[in-house]
Amino acid sequence: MTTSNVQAVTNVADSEQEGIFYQEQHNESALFEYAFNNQLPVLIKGPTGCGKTRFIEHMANKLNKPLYTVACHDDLTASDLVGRHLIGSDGTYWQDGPLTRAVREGGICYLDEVVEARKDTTVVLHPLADNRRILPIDRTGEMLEAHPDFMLVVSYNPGYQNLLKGMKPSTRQRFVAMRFDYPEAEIEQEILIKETGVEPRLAGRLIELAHALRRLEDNDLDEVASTRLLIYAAKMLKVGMKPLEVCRCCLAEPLTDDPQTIEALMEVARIYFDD
Ligand SMILES: Nc1ncnc2c1ncn2[C@@H]1O[C@H](COP(=O)(O)OP(=O)(O)OP(=O)(O)O)[C@@H](O)[C@H]1O
Repeated sequence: MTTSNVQAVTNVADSEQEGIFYQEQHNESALFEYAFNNQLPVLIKGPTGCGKTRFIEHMANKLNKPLYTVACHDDLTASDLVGRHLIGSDGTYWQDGPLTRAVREGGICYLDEVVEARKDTTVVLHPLADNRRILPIDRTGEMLEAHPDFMLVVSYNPGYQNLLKGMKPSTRQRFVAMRFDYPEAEIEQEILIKETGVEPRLAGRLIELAHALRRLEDNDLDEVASTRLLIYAAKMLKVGMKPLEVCRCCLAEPLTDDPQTIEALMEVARIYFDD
């Protein structure tokens, strides 16, 4: 397997960004900071596009720590996290994976959708996520003690979980857990305005529609429209795209392939927007 299996390894503290906008929902920043200061790992659960990644980027920036983000998938193995021997012009050499770099140098390692990763990853995560804070690297014979600034953060979407992929209690109970959800109307409106510069009146209307859609009972949707989709919609409204077209391509089509369900969603959209 090649290193391309590790997606999106970023380093926020090294980036040029001054600050990363994150609208607080409850007291999640303080909780995260307590966990970081006490060397506790954090688990964040919540639906798609509700701000989990943005929150962690914001916290890494605020704490001024490097962030190593790994988008987990069902082929991701422990070696993708820990590292592997590579062949170069001078022979083989060892290359740390993102987890090992964070453990060695100090930083936040964020495993997005951790339940997708292969089961062998739990073997390396367990001793790191409890009071031992060690990473045994079998292939080099190293027993790495985590840097004091190392923090493990994992996330998953409970809606996608199936029984086979659920987290074992022995894994879950190694983490301080936080539940995220789509923000309340006022907060979500503020996010839309700050992220897109959309006019407050239009943002308000979009939020009213989104919250009405989310309340729909008996819909055939796996998930409701996310804050991410509302941001897409706000961006399109801002540049003058017709509102109902925006609703169709941002709030209906991405959610389902079923024409009847799309029409049902559009019927609600017509209550809030004219053509
Ligand atoms: N509280 C918030 N403050 C600022 N922006 C937010 C917030 N919540 C959501 N967003 C916006 O929504 C977008 C999607 O959020 P993000 O990428 O963090 O979702 P996620 O929960 O990690 O989703 P996924 O599980 O699909 O990876 C962000 O790029 C950001 O623009």
